[in-house]
Amino acid sequence: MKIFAAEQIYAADKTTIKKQNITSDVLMERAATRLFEWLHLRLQGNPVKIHLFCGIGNNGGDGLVLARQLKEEGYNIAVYVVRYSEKRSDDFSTNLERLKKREVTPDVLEEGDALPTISKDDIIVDAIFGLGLNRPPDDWVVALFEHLHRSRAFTLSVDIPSGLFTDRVPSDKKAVVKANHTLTFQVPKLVFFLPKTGIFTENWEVLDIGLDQEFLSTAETDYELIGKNEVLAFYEPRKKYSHKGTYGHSLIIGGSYGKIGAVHLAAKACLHTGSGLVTAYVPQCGYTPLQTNLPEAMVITDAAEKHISKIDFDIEPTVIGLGIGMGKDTKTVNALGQFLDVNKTPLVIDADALNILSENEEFLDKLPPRSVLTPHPKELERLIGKWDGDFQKLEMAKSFSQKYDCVLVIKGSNTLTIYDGKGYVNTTGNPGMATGGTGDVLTGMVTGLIAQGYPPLQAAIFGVYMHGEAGDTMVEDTGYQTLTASKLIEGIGEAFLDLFAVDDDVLADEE
Ligand SMILES: NC(=O)C1=CN([C@@H]2O[C@H](COP(=O)(O)OP(=O)(O)OC[C@H]3O[C@@H](n4cnc5c(N)ncnc54)[C@H](OP(=O)(O)O)[C@@H]3O)[C@@H](O)[C@H]2O)[C@@H](O)CC1
Ligand SMILES: Nc1ncnc2c1ncn2[C@@H]1O[C@H](COP(=O)(O)OP(=O)(O)O)[C@@H](O)[C@H]1O
Ligand SMILES: [K+]
Repeated sequence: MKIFAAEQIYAADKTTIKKQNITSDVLMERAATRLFEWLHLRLQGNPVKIHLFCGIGNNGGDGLVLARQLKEEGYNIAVYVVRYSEKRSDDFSTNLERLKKREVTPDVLEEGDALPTISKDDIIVDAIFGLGLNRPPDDWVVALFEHLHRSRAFTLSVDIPSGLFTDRVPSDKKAVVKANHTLTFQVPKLVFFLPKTGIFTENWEVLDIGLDQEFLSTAETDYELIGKNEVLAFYEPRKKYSHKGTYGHSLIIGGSYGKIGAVHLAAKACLHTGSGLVTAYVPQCGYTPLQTNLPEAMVITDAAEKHISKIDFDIEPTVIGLGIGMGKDTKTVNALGQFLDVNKTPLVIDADALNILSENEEFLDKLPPRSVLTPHPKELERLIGKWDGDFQKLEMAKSFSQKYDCVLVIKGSNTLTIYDGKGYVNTTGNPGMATGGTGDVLTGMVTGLIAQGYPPLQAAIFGVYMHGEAGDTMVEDTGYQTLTASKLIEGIGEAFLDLFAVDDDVLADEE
C-alpha cells in the first residue's frame, strides 16, 4: 500500500472533487460518515459521554459533522470548538451552522478558559488539528492536550493525532495528542511507523473515503507499506523437477569465541528459508558445535582458533551472509578488507562487519552493487552519522544507499528498507523480537532468499516481512517474553504457509 505525503493527499482531494463532480463539503460528509459508522458499530447506542474537540480547519469540520450524526442517532455528546485561530475553513463554517440548527451549540475554548471535566470512562474525539498543522500549537492548546491525556479517557484521533506534523518530529512530546486509536482517511501516514512519531497512536486504521482510484494507483510515492499482498507478488513457487542446486548455496561467514551461536542461528534460519545448501565459515572453535547441532549445514574453518583471520574458501557460493558474531579483531578487519578486494559474490552484511565498514570507510567502495546492509539503529548511526529526528535519518539513509548502491535495511519496530530513493515500511513483527539473536535470524533469511534467486531488494523486503510474520506467529504460543531467536526460526515455516492461507472472514463470506 502506498504511503502518500500530505501534499499528495490534498491533490487527491482536488482530483476526486473534480472527477466525481462533488463539492468539498460532500467529501467531508463522506469522510465523517465513515467515522460515524466506525463508532456506531462499536457503541451501538451506548450512552457513554463523547467529548468532541474540534479545531477551526477541515479536521475540525470532520468533527462537527461527526457530532451532528452522533446527535441524530441520540448519542450523549459534548462539542467544543478549540479556537486557536480567528480563521475558519468554509466547510467548518457550513457544518457549524448545520450543527447549530440541530440545537447543538459548541462551547468555544479559548486561551484562559476553564477546561471541561472529562471522566476516564468517557470518550474523546480529537479533531483539533489534521494535516494542515504547520507550526507548533500554542501553549494553551498544549495545556488542553495535557488535560485530555490526564483524563485517561479513550482518545480517538481523526486522521492524525493533533499536533503531529506529517514531515517532522515534534520538538515537544507534550504538544501532541496521545491517541489510543487513529482513524485515518484513505491512506496510512508515514509518521505512524517511525520510532519518534509512531508513539503518539497505539493503533491506527484506514477509512476508505472513496478518493479517486486512478490518482491513487498512478501516483508515485516515496514510501510503501509492506503487507502480505505486496510480498505475495514476489513469491516464487518451488518447482517439481528442481534439486538442491536450483536453490543456491549460501555461505555464512562470522562467529568468534563465545559468539558461534550467532552463526548457528543465521545458518539455521537460512536453511529454514529454503536455501539449497548452506555452509558456515567460522573460526575453529565453531566447528564442533555447528557440526553437532546443525547437521544440515557444512562447515569450513579458519586457520585461527577464536576469530576469523583470513577469508578464503574453495566453494562457489551464490550469496554470502557476513558479519554476525564476527568481532573486530585486527586480523578480522584485515581479512575482511582483503576479502572485499577480490569478492564478486552478492553480500548480506550485518553486525560487526557493519561496524568494521563504519570504521574503514574505504571498504564501502569495495562492496558489490546492491549489497544488503542490515543495521539496527546504533549500527546505522555508526554508518551514516548522527541525525536530528527520524526524517533526517531517512534522508541520510537514502543518500547513503544511493552513494554506495546498497539496500539499507533499518531494523526496528517497523523495519524500513531503503533503496533507490524509496522506503519500504514493514508491518509485521512485535516487541517479543527485541531479544539477542533475532537480527542474526534475519541475516540468514535474507541470505537464503537471495540464494534462491530473489533480487536483493525483494529478498530484503520479503525477508523482513517473513521474519516479522514468524515472530507474530510464534508469539501467540510463547508470549512476548519467551520469544527467543530459536523460536523465531521455528515460525518461518508457518510464515510461509500463512502467505497462502485464506483469511477466516473470506471463508465466512463464502459460507
Ligand atoms: N482527503 C482527505 O484526507 C480529507 C481530509 N479531510 C480533513 O481535512 C483535514 C485537513 O484540513 P485543513 O487543511 O483545513 O487542516 P487542519 O489541520 O484541520 O487546519 C489547521 C488550520 O489551522 C492553521 N494552523 C496550522 N497550524 C496551526 C497552529 N499551530 N496554531 C494555530 N493554527 C494553526 C492553519 O491555517 P494558517 O493559520 O496556517 O493559515 C490550518 O489551515 C484532514 O486532516 C482531514 O481531517 C476531510 O475533511 C475530507 C477529505
Ligand atoms: N519492538 C520490536 N518490534 C518488532 N520487531 C522488533 C522489535 N525489536 C526488535 N525487532 C526486530 O528484531 C531484530 C533485532 O535485530 P538486532 O538488533 O540486530 O539483534 P541481534 O543483533 O541481537 O541479532 C530486528 O529484525 C528488529 O526489526
Ligand atoms: K486530529
